[in-house]
Amino acid sequence: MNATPIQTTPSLFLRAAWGEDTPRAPLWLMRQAGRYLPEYRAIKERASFWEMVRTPELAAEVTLQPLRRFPLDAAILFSDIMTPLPAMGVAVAFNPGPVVAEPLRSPAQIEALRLPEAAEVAPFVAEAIRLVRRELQGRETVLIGFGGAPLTLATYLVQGAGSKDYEVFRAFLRQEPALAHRLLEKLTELTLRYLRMQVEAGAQAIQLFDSWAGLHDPQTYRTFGLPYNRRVLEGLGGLGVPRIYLAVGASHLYPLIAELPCEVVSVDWRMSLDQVRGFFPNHTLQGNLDPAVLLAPPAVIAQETRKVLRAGRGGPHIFNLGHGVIRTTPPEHVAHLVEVVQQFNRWQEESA
Ligand SMILES: Cc1c2[nH]c(c1CCC(=O)O)Cc1[nH]c(c(CCC(=O)O)c1C)Cc1[nH]c(c(CCC(=O)O)c1C)Cc1[nH]c(c(C)c1CCC(=O)O)C2
Repeated sequence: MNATPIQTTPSLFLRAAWGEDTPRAPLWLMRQAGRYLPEYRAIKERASFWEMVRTPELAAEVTLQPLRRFPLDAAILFSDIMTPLPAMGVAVAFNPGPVVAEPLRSPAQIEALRLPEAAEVAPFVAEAIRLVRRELQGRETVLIGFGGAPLTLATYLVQGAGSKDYEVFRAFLRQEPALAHRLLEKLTELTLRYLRMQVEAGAQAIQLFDSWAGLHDPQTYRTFGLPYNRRVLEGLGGLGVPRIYLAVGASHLYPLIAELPCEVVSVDWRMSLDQVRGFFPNHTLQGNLDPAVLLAPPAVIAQETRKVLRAGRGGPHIFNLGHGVIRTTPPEHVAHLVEVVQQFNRWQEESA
């Protein structure tokens, strides 16, 4: 028999995500699982990145590793934004970032992309989600599922690998707009199927990673980013899970991002949260400590973290970094950060 867990008060994370100004900011960290943790590196020694992602027991284990060290308010599924793409017929390798050996640039390649049924996209992800939820049963810790935004997935598929400026992709959007839209259409449908599947399997929030949206000027983002993000996020509406949207280096796009149907906007470190708040009066803000601060000594971490917490006080706030944990971060520094956030009362008077 399947025991139904007793529903207690919704978790601090979910309260903040749905717009409540909570007394303490819930926290989790992008890339909280990964190479800065020795226990991650130990698994990585015997399994490739794809093996870790495709073996539900390993993916679940790595997802839970940071939670054994730190009292975080959310787990993020260990996977990658590229995970659903092989089901379309694209070969993806990791070295350590994604590599697409045959970048998609011709009509024939884009027409050949398959659109698999939800159950066929990544069944191992559904199983990993179920395993993590089982482990978290009875705890307030929420499991966040995620996917890549169509524009960011297309960036890797067309460029072929990580790059400083992604100039091949930026030229492609202007040279082959119809082909770009055809690709984005397919990626939108795939992403929607994939993310709905994650919610059905037990993901309690969804983050859409549009990591490379900031490469583009507002008009290009309005044409190739915004409409597809809107479709993905709208398609996740009504499922009972809060939707988080992240773009990096994208402050110039905030007036457009404010049009997206989501509850939470994740903010990088380039602007302070009190400056960003004006763009998003009806959203929860997530962020935004510069991940590089975690390389500095504990006293600096405490000081900078409190700055972020104070700047976040004008409305609902989920504490996070402005981008992922850097590989050389000492785990003790993360422990210190978590302590500072947990001790900060957002409702109390200013304390130095
Ligand atoms: C752009 C992007 C990718 N993947 C992802 C994004 C969006 C987030 C962002 O903007 O950083 C998303 C992602 N990738 C990974 C996670 C795991 C969950 C978590 O945040 O803890 C998440 C949420 C694991 C990973 N994905 C990857 C690793 C490193 C693999 C290794 O151990 O060698 C991990 C832990 C590989 C990967 N995959 C990608 C890159 C650029 C890299 C190399 C990054 C690096 O060197 O850290 C593409």
